[in-house]
Amino acid sequence: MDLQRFDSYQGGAGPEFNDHVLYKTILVGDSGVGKTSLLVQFDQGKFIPGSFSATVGIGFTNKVVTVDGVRVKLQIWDTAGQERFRSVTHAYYRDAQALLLLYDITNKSSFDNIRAWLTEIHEYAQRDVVIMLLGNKADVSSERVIRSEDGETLAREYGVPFMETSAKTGMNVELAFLAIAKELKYRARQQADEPSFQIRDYVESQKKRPSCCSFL
Ligand SMILES: Nc1nc2c(ncn2[C@@H]2O[C@H](COP(=O)(O)OP(=O)(O)OP(=O)(O)O)[C@@H](O)[C@H]2O)c(=O)[nH]1
Repeated sequence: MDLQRFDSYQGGAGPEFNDHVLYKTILVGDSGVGKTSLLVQFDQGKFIPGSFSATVGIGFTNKVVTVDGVRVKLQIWDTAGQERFRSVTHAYYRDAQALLLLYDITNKSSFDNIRAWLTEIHEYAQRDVVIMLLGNKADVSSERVIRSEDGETLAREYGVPFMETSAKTGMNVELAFLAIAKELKYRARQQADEPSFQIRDYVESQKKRPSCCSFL
């Protein structure tokens, strides 16, 4: 999707925000899984249907969220899923505190590639990066090829939280970003000996499941 189309989309760096804590989050996953759409849904509360136009390069959106009464600024980097941009996006991994890794529930190869993505993440990202696995396009139940349980099993294997999302209906989109913001805020606090926050438990208790179930 062409990032330049969105008003709030800003290029370049610029994380100088004095009044808020700022956390960098990066969206990764195969081309076409819905990274840009997820970000647009979160940022603008809308879904732009139509023909798919792949992201070229990388760019970011800033979004302020309130976590337990505290304003937190998420700087969300949207990457191009296409292989030819991979070396560009690697450079951004190391600055990210959180990473949303997407696959498309209607596309088996996007799910099969998750292990390769995780290998890359472990190679290039910070060791303590917060990772969340998202099975997107949960609204397209008629074309589902990846069961929700398969996503859950994979996420459990890697010890990361998981949920299915829909950039089209907005299902779990806000929750995904808020859970990340909450985890990062609590981690920062933890250094001051505050109680820890269990992101997986939080996600499990809050997430919505698709209402239809004609899976496989
Ligand atoms: N039905 C449905 N379609 C979606 C959803 N998310 C994205 N799409 C569609 O899937 C196509 C690809 O979406 P993008 O958001 O451009 O995918 P991307 O992951 O950013 O792709 P790259 O920029 O190439 O990495 C578009 O036609 C979107 O409209 C969703 O949750 N449900």
